[in-house]
Amino acid sequence: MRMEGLLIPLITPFAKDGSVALDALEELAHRVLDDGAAGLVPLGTTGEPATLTAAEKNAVMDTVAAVCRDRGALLIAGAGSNDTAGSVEAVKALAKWPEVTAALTVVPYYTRPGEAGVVAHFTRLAAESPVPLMLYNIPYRTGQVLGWQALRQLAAVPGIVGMKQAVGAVDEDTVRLMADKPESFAVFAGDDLYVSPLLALGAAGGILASAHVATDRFAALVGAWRAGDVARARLLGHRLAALSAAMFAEPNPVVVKAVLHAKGQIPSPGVRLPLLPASAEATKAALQAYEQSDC
Ligand SMILES: O=C(O)C1=N[C@H](C(=O)O)C[C@H](O)C1
Repeated sequence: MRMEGLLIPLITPFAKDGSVALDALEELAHRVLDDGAAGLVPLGTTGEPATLTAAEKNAVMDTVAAVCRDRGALLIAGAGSNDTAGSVEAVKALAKWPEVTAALTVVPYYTRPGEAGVVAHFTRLAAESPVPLMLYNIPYRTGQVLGWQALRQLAAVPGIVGMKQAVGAVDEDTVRLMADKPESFAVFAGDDLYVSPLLALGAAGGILASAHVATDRFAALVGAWRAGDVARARLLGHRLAALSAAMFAEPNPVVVKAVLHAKGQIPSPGVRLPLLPASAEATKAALQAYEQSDC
């Protein structure tokens, strides 16, 4: 399976009693694939893995892996932390699901080990992992910046097949990485607002929480850039940028959940502390932005 297209970093829906709603998760997974997504990303930031128990994470993986098996979809599983040994254990545990295409492993957060430490972390992980790795570079969450030279070094490590680039900008490091990366190294846009410029630079696709809604429009956006249909891509990108901004007006994934609940697709808008549910204003604005994103 080619690593490209629109991937959905699935929310973890909760029932009204706060338990994980696996039936709603399964329905949502099928719906986004029906609407044009090429694959699913359970347990990314959007899946709230920090507040799920080990048993809940296993149940989420069982559910999503079964859907990906049935549908022949890409499965990129969130795994890993700021502890190298713990991350090795986490990626090794993915061997239980043969459907896994790659592990999405975040740059070690909080510790701020420096670029050399990050390269050593991922080199060890790649050597021990039973599945390919996709790096998750998100400095505004991790506190660790990676320059283009370090990214280029990581792209050459055997077993590292791609990355999710989410740096809150199209900066020099992103532009220089895209200009000089190995052909087979798949860069995915991981910042919804910047998906269009990253696709224009040659990204393989996007991992976009806001594509839980308007999934077909985001899939068309990725398809248009990949096919070189710039006029269509530009129009879609302009319309969807406002939707992405509205979906991220409060901490991800609270607005995504509120909108899906308002549309009757999940049983509750619930999130777990320290996240708080979306405000009524943010939910209303996102629903309005969705209506206006049609083109
Ligand atoms: O869970 C993810 O993967 C994503 N996380 C980003 C974030 O929450 O910062 C946003 C992106 O849309 C996907």
